[in-house]
Amino acid sequence: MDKRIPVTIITGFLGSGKTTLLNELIQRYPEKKLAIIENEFGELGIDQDLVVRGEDQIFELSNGCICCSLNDELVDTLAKLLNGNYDFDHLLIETTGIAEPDAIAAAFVADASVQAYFQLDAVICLADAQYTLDSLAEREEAKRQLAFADLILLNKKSSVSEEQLEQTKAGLKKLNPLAEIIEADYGKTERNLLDLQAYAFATVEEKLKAQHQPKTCSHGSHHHHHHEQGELVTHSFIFDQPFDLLKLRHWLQVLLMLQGEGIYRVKGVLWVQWQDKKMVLQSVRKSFALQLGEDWPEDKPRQSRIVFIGKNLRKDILEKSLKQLLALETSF
Ligand SMILES: Nc1nc2c(ncn2[C@@H]2O[C@H](COP(=O)(O)OP(=O)(O)OP(=O)(O)O)[C@@H](O)[C@H]2O)c(=O)[nH]1
Repeated sequence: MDKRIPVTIITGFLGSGKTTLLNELIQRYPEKKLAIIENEFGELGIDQDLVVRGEDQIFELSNGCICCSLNDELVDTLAKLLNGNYDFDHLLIETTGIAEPDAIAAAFVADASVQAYFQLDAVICLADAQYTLDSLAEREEAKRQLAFADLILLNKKSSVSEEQLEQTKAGLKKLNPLAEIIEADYGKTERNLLDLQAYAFATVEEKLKAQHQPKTCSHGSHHHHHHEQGELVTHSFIFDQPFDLLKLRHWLQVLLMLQGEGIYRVKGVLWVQWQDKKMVLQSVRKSFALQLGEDWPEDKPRQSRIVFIGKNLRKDILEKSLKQLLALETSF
């Protein structure tokens, strides 16, 4: 059994209801021993006073924004949590309203020393039903937060008309087709938000499957689908050929090094040569992790599915480059 401590990152634009959700979770799960890391912008730790259970399970990171001063301060705090006499079985991290959660998630997906003890469960993003469409139009951070989320909690639903709620939902779906969207007031929902397992193998695979209706493609061995809104895009590909693991690693390293700023997230369930298990790829910004998943079923053909979410990502270039990697196309 995995004894690592699950971590939930709570993000969302200024005033969307993050602290409210935190309080709701504390009340709803009294049996959980929660440790909370609050990241506040500015010097005054105000949020700590707004959380109903003060005491010593709350840690404040206030030297600026975690996503900027990262990863040192966060990693130090995690070490302090582990080495101190704190008894906790779940870690919640509330980011500032303008933080970029991918940088925070990166520590959990890519830092081996952190991964040994903590396991990212999900990134939850609050969206204010009233203002989300406005903040999406105005603020790049708002877009990034929502585009990166595994679950979007569309909060303050009763403050808006049915029509506005639907419009907002449609906008969110376009921006992040992979995220589950749940409507709520004051962060209240039946969904077990502390056990979403968004980074678990099965979930990643299921989401990738849901993105493409499995069907045979009439125009060859791959299939792609993309969606655009502003400059944030999602490009998905399916390939019927196995990857060479070494080449793939190298390709990812170079891709993320050169274009990491623009690639927010890559998720994939891949078929690699000489391997009977599925290979799960997760990338966050410039870091990536490849892990073995379940066995491939014996009665079905193997396939690789991969999704890229980012800014100004060219589908044609990615596709060409992936095909070269699979030797479906030569570079000369
Ligand atoms: N009407 C309504 N108000 C809400 C709801 N959820 C939160 N609020 C209110 O919205 C305000 C902002 O909520 P917070 O939980 O502080 O939001 P936050 O995201 O932590 O805010 P920042 O720390 O500034 O980024 C507070 O006054 C909440 O009481 C809701 O579902 N409906």
